[in-house]
Amino acid sequence: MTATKLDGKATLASILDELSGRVAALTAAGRTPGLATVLVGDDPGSQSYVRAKHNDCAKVGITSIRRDLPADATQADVEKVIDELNADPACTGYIVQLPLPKGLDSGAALERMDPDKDADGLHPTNLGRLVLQEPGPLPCTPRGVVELLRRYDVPLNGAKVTVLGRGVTVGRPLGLLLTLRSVNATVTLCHTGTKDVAAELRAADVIVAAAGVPGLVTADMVKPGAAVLDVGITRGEDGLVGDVAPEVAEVASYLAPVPGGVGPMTRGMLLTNVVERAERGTE
Ligand SMILES: NC(=O)C1=CN([C@@H]2O[C@H](COP(=O)(O)OP(=O)(O)OC[C@H]3O[C@@H](n4cnc5c(N)ncnc54)[C@H](OP(=O)(O)O)[C@@H]3O)[C@@H](O)[C@H]2O)C=CC1
Ligand SMILES: Nc1nc(=O)c2c([nH]1)NC[C@@H]1CN(c3ccc(C(=O)N[C@@H](CCC(=O)O)C(=O)O)cc3)C=[N+]21
Ligand SMILES: [Mg+2]
Repeated sequence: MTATKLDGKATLASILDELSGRVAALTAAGRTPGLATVLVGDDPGSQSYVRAKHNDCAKVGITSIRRDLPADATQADVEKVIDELNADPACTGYIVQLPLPKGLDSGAALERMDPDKDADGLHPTNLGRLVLQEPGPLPCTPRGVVELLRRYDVPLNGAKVTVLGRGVTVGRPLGLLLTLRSVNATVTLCHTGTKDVAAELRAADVIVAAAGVPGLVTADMVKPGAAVLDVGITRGEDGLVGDVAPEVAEVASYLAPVPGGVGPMTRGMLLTNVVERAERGTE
Protein backbone atom coordinates (compact mmCIF):
# COMPACT_ATOMS: atom_id res chain seq x y z
CA MET A 1 0.00 0.00 0.00
CA THR A 2 1.26 3.48 -0.80
CA ALA A 3 -0.38 6.47 0.80
CA THR A 4 -2.21 9.17 -1.14
CA LYS A 5 -0.26 12.39 -0.81
CA LEU A 6 -2.06 15.20 1.02
CA ASP A 7 -0.70 17.80 -1.38
CA GLY A 8 -0.42 21.09 0.46
CA LYS A 9 1.38 22.79 -2.40
CA ALA A 10 -1.42 22.08 -4.88
CA THR A 11 -4.03 22.94 -2.24
CA LEU A 12 -2.30 26.26 -1.55
CA ALA A 13 -2.54 27.07 -5.27
CA SER A 14 -6.32 26.44 -5.13
CA ILE A 15 -6.65 28.54 -1.97
CA LEU A 16 -4.72 31.45 -3.51
CA ASP A 17 -6.92 31.20 -6.59
CA GLU A 18 -10.08 31.36 -4.42
CA LEU A 19 -8.67 34.29 -2.42
CA SER A 20 -7.81 36.26 -5.59
CA GLY A 21 -11.49 36.69 -6.42
CA ARG A 22 -12.33 37.78 -2.88
CA VAL A 23 -9.43 40.25 -2.83
CA ALA A 24 -10.52 41.67 -6.22
CA ALA A 25 -13.99 42.30 -4.79
CA LEU A 26 -12.51 44.04 -1.74
CA THR A 27 -10.23 46.13 -3.95
CA ALA A 28 -13.18 47.16 -6.13
CA ALA A 29 -14.82 48.42 -2.94
CA GLY A 30 -11.68 50.39 -2.02
CA ARG A 31 -10.74 47.98 0.77
CA THR A 32 -7.61 46.18 -0.45
CA PRO A 33 -6.33 43.99 2.40
CA GLY A 34 -2.75 44.45 3.64
CA LEU A 35 -0.50 41.90 5.38
CA ALA A 36 2.63 43.02 7.22
CA THR A 37 5.52 40.92 8.47
CA VAL A 38 7.91 41.85 11.24
CA LEU A 39 11.23 40.04 10.86
CA VAL A 40 14.06 40.57 13.33
CA GLY A 41 17.57 39.35 12.49
CA ASP A 42 18.98 37.30 9.65
CA ASP A 43 18.02 33.68 10.30
CA PRO A 44 17.94 32.14 6.79
CA GLY A 45 14.90 29.96 7.54
CA SER A 46 12.85 32.90 8.82
CA GLN A 47 13.92 35.01 5.84
CA SER A 48 12.78 32.35 3.39
CA TYR A 49 9.36 31.93 5.13
CA VAL A 50 8.82 35.69 5.09
CA ARG A 51 9.81 35.92 1.41
CA ALA A 52 7.32 33.15 0.55
CA LYS A 53 4.51 34.99 2.39
CA HIS A 54 5.15 38.17 0.37
CA ASN A 55 5.18 36.18 -2.89
CA ASP A 56 1.81 34.66 -1.94
CA CYS A 57 0.41 38.16 -1.26
CA ALA A 58 1.57 39.36 -4.69
CA LYS A 59 -0.21 36.41 -6.36
CA VAL A 60 -3.60 37.29 -4.84
CA GLY A 61 -3.39 41.09 -4.81
CA ILE A 62 -2.92 41.60 -1.06
CA THR A 63 -0.70 44.62 -0.32
CA SER A 64 2.35 43.50 1.59
CA ILE A 65 4.29 45.53 4.07
CA ARG A 66 7.74 44.37 5.22
CA ARG A 67 9.29 45.63 8.43
CA ASP A 68 12.77 44.14 8.80
CA LEU A 69 14.87 44.92 11.85
CA PRO A 70 18.54 44.09 12.49
CA ALA A 71 19.55 41.22 14.79
CA ASP A 72 20.60 43.72 17.48
CA ALA A 73 17.19 45.44 17.60
CA THR A 74 15.97 46.15 21.13
CA GLN A 75 12.60 45.21 22.62
CA ALA A 76 11.67 48.92 22.33
CA ASP A 77 12.54 48.89 18.59
CA VAL A 78 10.27 45.88 18.04
CA GLU A 79 7.44 47.37 20.10
CA LYS A 80 7.65 50.65 18.17
CA VAL A 81 7.07 48.76 14.90
CA ILE A 82 4.15 46.90 16.52
CA ASP A 83 2.59 50.19 17.67
CA GLU A 84 2.95 51.59 14.13
CA LEU A 85 1.29 48.56 12.55
CA ASN A 86 -1.53 48.63 15.12
CA ALA A 87 -2.22 52.24 14.02
CA ASP A 88 -1.72 51.73 10.25
CA PRO A 89 -5.05 51.51 8.38
CA ALA A 90 -3.27 49.90 5.37
CA CYS A 91 -2.34 46.94 7.60
CA THR A 92 -5.31 44.58 7.94
CA GLY A 93 -3.24 41.98 9.74
CA TYR A 94 0.36 41.14 10.55
CA ILE A 95 2.71 38.60 12.03
CA VAL A 96 5.84 38.82 14.14
CA GLN A 97 8.03 36.07 12.70
CA LEU A 98 9.10 33.70 15.48
CA PRO A 99 11.46 32.92 17.06
CA LEU A 100 12.81 36.37 17.89
CA PRO A 101 16.56 36.62 18.51
CA LYS A 102 17.72 35.68 22.03
CA GLY A 103 17.15 38.42 24.58
CA LEU A 104 13.88 39.63 23.06
CA ASP A 105 10.61 38.81 24.81
CA SER A 106 8.28 37.30 22.20
CA GLY A 107 5.41 36.95 24.69
CA ALA A 108 5.48 40.68 25.45
CA ALA A 109 5.72 41.48 21.73
CA LEU A 110 2.72 39.27 20.90
CA GLU A 111 0.66 40.77 23.73
CA ARG A 112 1.29 44.27 22.42
CA MET A 113 -0.36 43.43 19.09
CA ASP A 114 -3.93 44.48 18.38
CA PRO A 115 -5.61 41.06 18.74
CA ASP A 116 -7.87 41.85 15.79
CA LYS A 117 -4.79 42.38 13.58
CA ASP A 118 -3.18 39.11 14.74
CA ALA A 119 -3.02 37.20 11.43
CA ASP A 120 -1.31 34.23 13.14
CA GLY A 121 -4.04 33.69 15.75
CA LEU A 122 -1.38 33.42 18.46
CA HIS A 123 -2.27 36.46 20.62
CA PRO A 124 -3.42 35.37 24.10
CA THR A 125 -6.82 36.97 23.43
CA ASN A 126 -7.27 34.86 20.31
CA LEU A 127 -6.09 31.67 22.02
CA GLY A 128 -8.65 32.53 24.70
CA ARG A 129 -11.36 32.99 22.07
CA LEU A 130 -10.46 29.53 20.73
CA VAL A 131 -10.82 28.01 24.20
CA LEU A 132 -14.18 29.78 24.63
CA GLN A 133 -15.33 28.80 21.10
CA GLU A 134 -15.77 32.49 20.19
CA PRO A 135 -15.01 33.80 16.67
CA GLY A 136 -11.51 35.15 15.96
CA PRO A 137 -8.46 34.44 13.80
CA LEU A 138 -7.43 30.78 14.13
CA PRO A 139 -3.80 29.67 14.50
CA CYS A 140 -2.52 29.09 10.96
CA THR A 141 -0.75 25.74 11.20
CA PRO A 142 -3.55 23.99 13.15
CA ARG A 143 -6.13 25.50 10.79
CA GLY A 144 -4.00 24.30 7.85
CA VAL A 145 -4.00 20.74 9.21
CA VAL A 146 -7.80 20.70 9.57
CA GLU A 147 -8.36 22.37 6.19
CA LEU A 148 -6.06 19.92 4.36
CA LEU A 149 -7.95 16.94 5.84
CA ARG A 150 -11.29 18.54 4.98
CA ARG A 151 -10.33 19.11 1.35
CA TYR A 152 -9.35 15.44 0.99
CA ASP A 153 -12.53 14.26 2.75
CA VAL A 154 -10.63 12.57 5.58
CA PRO A 155 -13.23 12.34 8.35
CA LEU A 156 -12.51 13.95 11.73
CA ASN A 157 -15.97 13.66 13.29
CA GLY A 158 -15.55 10.85 15.82
CA ALA A 159 -11.96 10.13 14.71
CA LYS A 160 -9.20 9.37 17.18
CA VAL A 161 -6.38 11.87 16.57
CA THR A 162 -2.99 11.62 18.22
CA VAL A 163 -0.85 14.77 18.12
CA LEU A 164 2.86 14.49 18.81
CA GLY A 165 3.89 17.72 20.55
CA ARG A 166 2.21 20.32 22.79
CA GLY A 167 4.06 23.42 21.49
CA VAL A 168 2.24 26.75 21.54
CA THR A 169 2.23 27.22 17.74
CA VAL A 170 1.09 23.74 16.73
CA GLY A 171 0.23 20.94 19.16
CA ARG A 172 -1.67 22.71 21.90
CA PRO A 173 -3.88 24.95 19.72
CA LEU A 174 -4.43 22.02 17.33
CA GLY A 175 -5.88 20.05 20.25
CA LEU A 176 -8.30 22.92 20.92
CA LEU A 177 -9.30 23.22 17.27
CA LEU A 178 -9.86 19.49 16.76
CA THR A 179 -12.15 19.31 19.78
CA LEU A 180 -14.48 22.14 18.69
CA ARG A 181 -18.02 20.78 18.24
CA SER A 182 -17.76 21.66 14.55
CA VAL A 183 -14.80 19.26 14.15
CA ASN A 184 -15.55 16.71 16.87
CA ALA A 185 -12.37 14.63 16.97
CA THR A 186 -11.14 12.86 20.11
CA VAL A 187 -7.59 14.03 20.81
CA THR A 188 -4.51 12.69 22.57
CA LEU A 189 -1.61 15.16 22.94
CA CYS A 190 1.77 13.48 23.43
CA HIS A 191 4.94 15.06 24.80
CA THR A 192 8.20 14.03 26.46
CA GLY A 193 6.28 12.95 29.57
CA THR A 194 4.11 10.48 27.64
CA LYS A 195 4.78 6.93 28.85
CA ASP A 196 4.26 5.03 25.58
CA VAL A 197 4.18 7.31 22.54
CA ALA A 198 4.17 4.35 20.12
CA ALA A 199 1.01 2.92 21.73
CA GLU A 200 -0.77 6.30 21.54
CA LEU A 201 0.19 6.62 17.86
CA ARG A 202 -0.90 3.04 17.04
CA ALA A 203 -4.39 3.72 18.40
CA ALA A 204 -4.91 6.73 16.11
CA ASP A 205 -6.98 7.14 12.94
CA VAL A 206 -5.10 10.39 12.28
CA ILE A 207 -1.55 11.24 13.41
CA VAL A 208 -0.15 14.78 13.43
CA ALA A 209 3.60 14.89 14.13
CA ALA A 210 4.79 18.27 15.43
CA ALA A 211 7.75 17.46 17.68
CA GLY A 212 10.64 18.66 15.52
CA VAL A 213 12.52 15.35 15.87
CA PRO A 214 13.57 13.90 12.49
CA GLY A 215 12.18 10.43 11.75
CA LEU A 216 10.48 10.03 15.15
CA VAL A 217 7.37 8.37 13.68
CA THR A 218 8.24 5.00 12.14
CA ALA A 219 6.02 2.57 10.19
CA ASP A 220 5.58 0.18 13.16
CA MET A 221 3.90 3.00 15.14
CA VAL A 222 1.18 3.61 12.54
CA LYS A 223 -2.10 1.69 12.33
CA PRO A 224 -2.51 0.46 8.73
CA GLY A 225 -4.83 2.89 6.92
CA ALA A 226 -4.27 5.81 9.27
CA ALA A 227 -3.80 9.34 7.87
CA VAL A 228 -0.44 10.88 8.83
CA LEU A 229 0.42 14.59 8.69
CA ASP A 230 4.02 15.63 9.14
CA VAL A 231 4.44 19.13 10.58
CA GLY A 232 7.94 18.94 12.07
CA ILE A 233 10.63 20.74 10.14
CA THR A 234 14.35 20.28 10.70
CA ARG A 235 16.87 21.82 8.33
CA GLY A 236 19.27 19.02 7.34
CA GLU A 237 22.33 18.80 5.06
CA ASP A 238 20.18 18.20 2.00
CA GLY A 239 17.00 20.16 2.65
CA LEU A 240 14.06 19.93 5.04
CA VAL A 241 13.48 16.78 7.11
CA GLY A 242 10.19 15.94 8.81
CA ASP A 243 9.26 13.95 11.93
CA VAL A 244 7.84 11.08 9.87
CA ALA A 245 10.08 8.35 8.39
CA PRO A 246 9.58 7.78 4.64
CA GLU A 247 8.50 4.10 5.09
CA VAL A 248 5.32 5.33 6.79
CA ALA A 249 3.96 5.88 3.25
CA GLU A 250 3.72 2.06 2.99
CA VAL A 251 1.21 1.74 5.87
CA ALA A 252 -0.67 5.06 5.89
CA SER A 253 -3.75 5.77 3.75
CA TYR A 254 -2.89 9.47 3.42
CA LEU A 255 0.39 11.26 4.07
CA ALA A 256 1.14 15.01 4.24
CA PRO A 257 4.90 15.14 3.61
CA VAL A 258 7.67 17.61 4.45
CA PRO A 259 8.10 19.54 2.25
CA GLY A 260 4.87 20.03 0.29
CA GLY A 261 2.25 19.24 2.96
CA VAL A 262 1.27 21.35 5.95
CA GLY A 263 3.91 24.11 5.42
CA PRO A 264 2.20 25.63 2.37
CA MET A 265 -1.20 25.28 4.12
CA THR A 266 0.10 27.45 6.97
CA ARG A 267 0.71 30.22 4.43
CA GLY A 268 -2.72 29.74 2.88
CA MET A 269 -4.43 30.09 6.26
CA LEU A 270 -2.41 33.24 7.08
CA LEU A 271 -3.75 34.95 3.95
CA THR A 272 -7.23 33.56 4.63
CA ASN A 273 -7.21 35.13 8.11
CA VAL A 274 -6.31 38.51 6.56
CA VAL A 275 -8.97 38.34 3.84
CA GLU A 276 -11.61 37.27 6.38
CA ARG A 277 -10.81 40.28 8.55
CA ALA A 278 -10.96 42.63 5.56
CA GLU A 279 -14.36 41.18 4.61
CA ARG A 280 -15.73 41.67 8.12
CA GLY A 281 -14.68 45.34 7.89
CA THR A 282 -12.30 46.91 10.32
CA GLU A 283 -13.30 50.26 11.86
N1 LIG B 1 4.88 23.28 8.82
C1 LIG B 1 4.63 24.41 9.46
O1 LIG B 1 3.93 25.25 8.97
C2 LIG B 1 5.21 24.63 10.80
C3 LIG B 1 6.12 23.74 11.31
N2 LIG B 1 6.60 23.90 12.56
C4 LIG B 1 7.50 22.85 13.07
O2 LIG B 1 6.75 22.03 13.95
C5 LIG B 1 7.59 21.52 14.99
C6 LIG B 1 6.96 21.86 16.33
O3 LIG B 1 6.93 23.27 16.49
P1 LIG B 1 6.64 23.93 17.93
O4 LIG B 1 5.34 23.45 18.44
O5 LIG B 1 6.89 25.37 17.80
O6 LIG B 1 7.84 23.25 18.76
P2 LIG B 1 8.08 23.17 20.32
O7 LIG B 1 9.54 22.95 20.46
O8 LIG B 1 7.42 24.28 21.00
O9 LIG B 1 7.31 21.83 20.73
C7 LIG B 1 7.76 20.54 20.43
C8 LIG B 1 6.92 19.55 21.20
O10 LIG B 1 7.33 18.23 20.85
C9 LIG B 1 7.49 17.45 22.03
N3 LIG B 1 8.51 16.44 21.81
C10 LIG B 1 9.80 16.62 21.46
N4 LIG B 1 10.44 15.44 21.36
C11 LIG B 1 9.55 14.49 21.68
C12 LIG B 1 9.59 13.06 21.79
N5 LIG B 1 10.73 12.40 21.53
N6 LIG B 1 8.48 12.41 22.14
C13 LIG B 1 7.33 13.10 22.40
N7 LIG B 1 7.22 14.42 22.31
C14 LIG B 1 8.30 15.12 21.96
C15 LIG B 1 7.89 18.45 23.11
O11 LIG B 1 7.55 17.93 24.36
P3 LIG B 1 7.76 18.75 25.76
O12 LIG B 1 6.67 19.77 25.79
O13 LIG B 1 7.62 17.72 26.80
O14 LIG B 1 9.13 19.37 25.64
C16 LIG B 1 7.04 19.66 22.71
O15 LIG B 1 5.77 19.60 23.29
C17 LIG B 1 8.97 22.14 14.73
O16 LIG B 1 9.75 21.22 14.00
C18 LIG B 1 8.65 23.35 13.88
O17 LIG B 1 9.74 23.71 13.04
C19 LIG B 1 6.17 24.93 13.38
C20 LIG B 1 5.28 25.86 12.91
C21 LIG B 1 4.76 25.81 11.57
N1 LIG C 1 4.79 34.21 13.71
C1 LIG C 1 5.06 33.09 13.08
N2 LIG C 1 4.09 32.48 12.39
C2 LIG C 1 4.34 31.31 11.73
O1 LIG C 1 3.45 30.73 11.07
C3 LIG C 1 5.66 30.75 11.82
C4 LIG C 1 6.62 31.43 12.57
N3 LIG C 1 6.30 32.59 13.18
N4 LIG C 1 7.87 30.94 12.68
C5 LIG C 1 8.26 29.72 12.02
C6 LIG C 1 7.11 28.80 11.70
C7 LIG C 1 7.39 27.88 10.53
N5 LIG C 1 6.41 28.22 9.54
C8 LIG C 1 6.34 27.70 8.24
C9 LIG C 1 5.70 28.36 7.23
C10 LIG C 1 5.72 27.87 5.94
C11 LIG C 1 6.39 26.73 5.63
C12 LIG C 1 6.46 26.24 4.24
O2 LIG C 1 5.87 26.83 3.35
N6 LIG C 1 7.16 25.15 3.99
C13 LIG C 1 7.32 24.60 2.64
C14 LIG C 1 8.77 24.63 2.17
C15 LIG C 1 9.53 25.87 2.51
C16 LIG C 1 11.02 25.73 2.17
O3 LIG C 1 11.37 25.00 1.22
O4 LIG C 1 11.81 26.35 2.90
C17 LIG C 1 6.91 23.13 2.68
O5 LIG C 1 6.87 22.55 3.77
O6 LIG C 1 6.69 22.60 1.60
C18 LIG C 1 7.04 26.05 6.64
C19 LIG C 1 7.00 26.52 7.93
C20 LIG C 1 5.63 29.23 9.98
N7 LIG C 1 6.00 29.59 11.19
MG1 LIG D 1 6.78 26.70 20.39
